[in-house]
Amino acid sequence: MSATAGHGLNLAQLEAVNHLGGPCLVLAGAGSGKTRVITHKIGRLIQAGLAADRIAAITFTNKAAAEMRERAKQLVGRDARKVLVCTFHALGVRLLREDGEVLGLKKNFSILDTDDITSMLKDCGGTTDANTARGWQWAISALKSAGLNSAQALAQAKDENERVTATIMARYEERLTAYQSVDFDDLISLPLKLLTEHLDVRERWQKKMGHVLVDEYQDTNATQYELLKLLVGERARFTAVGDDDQSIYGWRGATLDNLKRLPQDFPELKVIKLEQNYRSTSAILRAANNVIGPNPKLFPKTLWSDLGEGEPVRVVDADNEEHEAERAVARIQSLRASSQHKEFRDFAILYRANHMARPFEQSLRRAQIPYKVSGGQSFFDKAEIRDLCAWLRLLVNNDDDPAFLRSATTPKRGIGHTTLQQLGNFATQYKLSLFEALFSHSLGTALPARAVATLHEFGRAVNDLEYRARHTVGHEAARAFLTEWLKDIAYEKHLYDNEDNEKVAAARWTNVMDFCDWVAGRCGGKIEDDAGVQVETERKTLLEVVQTIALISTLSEREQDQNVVTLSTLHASKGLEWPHVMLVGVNEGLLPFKMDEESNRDASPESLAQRLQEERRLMYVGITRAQRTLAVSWLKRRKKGRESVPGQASRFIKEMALDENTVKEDPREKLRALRAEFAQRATDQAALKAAETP
Ligand SMILES: Nc1ncnc2c1ncn2[C@@H]1O[C@H](COP(=O)(O)OP(=O)(O)OP(=O)(O)O)[C@@H](O)[C@H]1O
Ligand SMILES: [Mg+2]
Repeated sequence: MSATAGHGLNLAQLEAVNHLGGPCLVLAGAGSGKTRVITHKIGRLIQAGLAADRIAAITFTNKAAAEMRERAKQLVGRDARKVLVCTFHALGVRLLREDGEVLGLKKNFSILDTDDITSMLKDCGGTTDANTARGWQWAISALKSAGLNSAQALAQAKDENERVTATIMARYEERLTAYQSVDFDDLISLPLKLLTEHLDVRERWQKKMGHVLVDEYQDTNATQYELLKLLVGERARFTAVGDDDQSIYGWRGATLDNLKRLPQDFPELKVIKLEQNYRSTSAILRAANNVIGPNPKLFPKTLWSDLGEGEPVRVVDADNEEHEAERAVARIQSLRASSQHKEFRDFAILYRANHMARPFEQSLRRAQIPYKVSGGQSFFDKAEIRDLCAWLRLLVNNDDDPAFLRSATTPKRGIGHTTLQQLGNFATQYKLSLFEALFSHSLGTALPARAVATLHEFGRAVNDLEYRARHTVGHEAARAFLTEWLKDIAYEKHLYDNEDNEKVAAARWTNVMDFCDWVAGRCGGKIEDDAGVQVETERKTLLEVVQTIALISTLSEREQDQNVVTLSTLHASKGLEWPHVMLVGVNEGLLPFKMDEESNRDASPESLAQRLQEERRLMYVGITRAQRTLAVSWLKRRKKGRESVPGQASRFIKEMALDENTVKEDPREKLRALRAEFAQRATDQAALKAAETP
């Protein structure tokens, strides 16, 4: 990529990049360089004299944010580090950490994760059933996204079910306040409240925000849009880029209305369209256009590419899931032998739902092909990492009760269930957090002396850790601190004691070590950069670093460089691209998801039509991830529960091939793949030998 902002852009992209004043919307199809416009515009704004810390770029995922930060750095150098590149939620955290106090929120509030919320809701609703609790979680989240609190929800409840949800929501709200915690929805709704109700805070932020850029604008929801409007104020210095055909988060409250409202709310809005696609071959683009064709057009647009016709899209009919996975692996091997793009990272297998990854993982393992599953269980969801995070969260916010409960019992330190229950009752009675209750003078009246003593010991350990974390600066000190702490709590022993399989325990311990390296690395100091040069980065205390950790959901920065095949859900693939893409499980019932009469007896024709439109957009997103080759496979028989039932190719496959550019794969493919695999192995071995010979 060129080193200056603006190089490597076409005229329409340049126009968007150079429109520095008022509001700007770039509306364009997949792969037309919308994200590139955002990165270059960051550079252009800095060139034009805007301080980097007055620019905010909002992306859809943490991973996308990391990638954008990296690209901006290549473009404008170190200054890019000061640009606030983050998701809407991370922006919300920033706002609340800086100004949440006027809402009664302590600076060190904690952010609950899904599991914390489930267990809190189990408590609030008096159930032990996780599914019931998760149901409430969805319902409450939907109410919050619509801007309602429990009182409003109760007032408009239509049946007993909704009344119960509202009552549980009220208890849940109380606990959140008591524990100084927020959930993910709050990260948008509380900043919104903050900026709406506090004029001085609003004015300060509006002055600070010199320009706000938003990627994937079509997937913002109503509250995010309101937040954006409040942030940019009357001056409306913002750039939004998006594609109405890629709106795939309707189920999470995203709404295309935001696209429609933009020109109404900002009459001076400059709308720019991009039509050249730089990502895919013509064959792939045609297939994509055919699939999205039947959807109603919000904004008409034509996409073209001059990357040539390319290979026809392949349609693969697989006997069943295992066979489909084998075919995918065979395809990877055959393409590695014949294509210019033969790195493992050049391949992606995309599917509708997480659970569909399993057979592909198994086949890839068997073929010894390295892969990663993105959009599935992330590093931070692993039990051992959650254990450590709970401790760290407790250091940041002593009142974080879920973190208290987890760290007080992991590893076991003689604090039993009964003790915790008694402590909980005591805390509720006096409206204290568990940690506050622990140090209360009258605790002895409610609990036996021995229990109080073990609790005190735990409390002192936490205080001591907190004190030391506050005074630990730089990565070396942080690493030493973490090592010592793990020894203190005997965490390695805990892992081996609780795991029958030693290999698994060892893998968990490696994860723990990785995590510590990563946390320590963030504390700054003298480090080697990518080129092996010693540089001095800003030193931070361990406590400061820990404060930001609750929100990070993946080790995205690291994953980027891995040379592995990607397995991903279609939703998580948004915005990304690979030379070779395989869409799998493209069956009626899976993609589109359950459109048959039986499953939709109660659905209105409108809601059904809307669902089909969103499914179509999902397929469009999948197709347009491919740069050079695309294969789409479907199952002749598929598993449904424990049964195997006949499968049918998705209607999208037939629609894709309207102009007969699609070729059916034949069984010879497999033979060719085998031959290719042998050839590749021979080449690999030769290369290995050559590398070993001095
Ligand atoms: N003017 C250009 N010249 C050459 N390559 C370009 C140009 N603009 C974009 N590209 C390349 O085209 C590809 C797609 O760009 P980008 O990811 O920005 O598209 P997008 O519109 O954001 O796609 P999506 O809708 O999938 O998010 C990238 O590899 C990018 O580097
Ligand atoms: Mg993009």
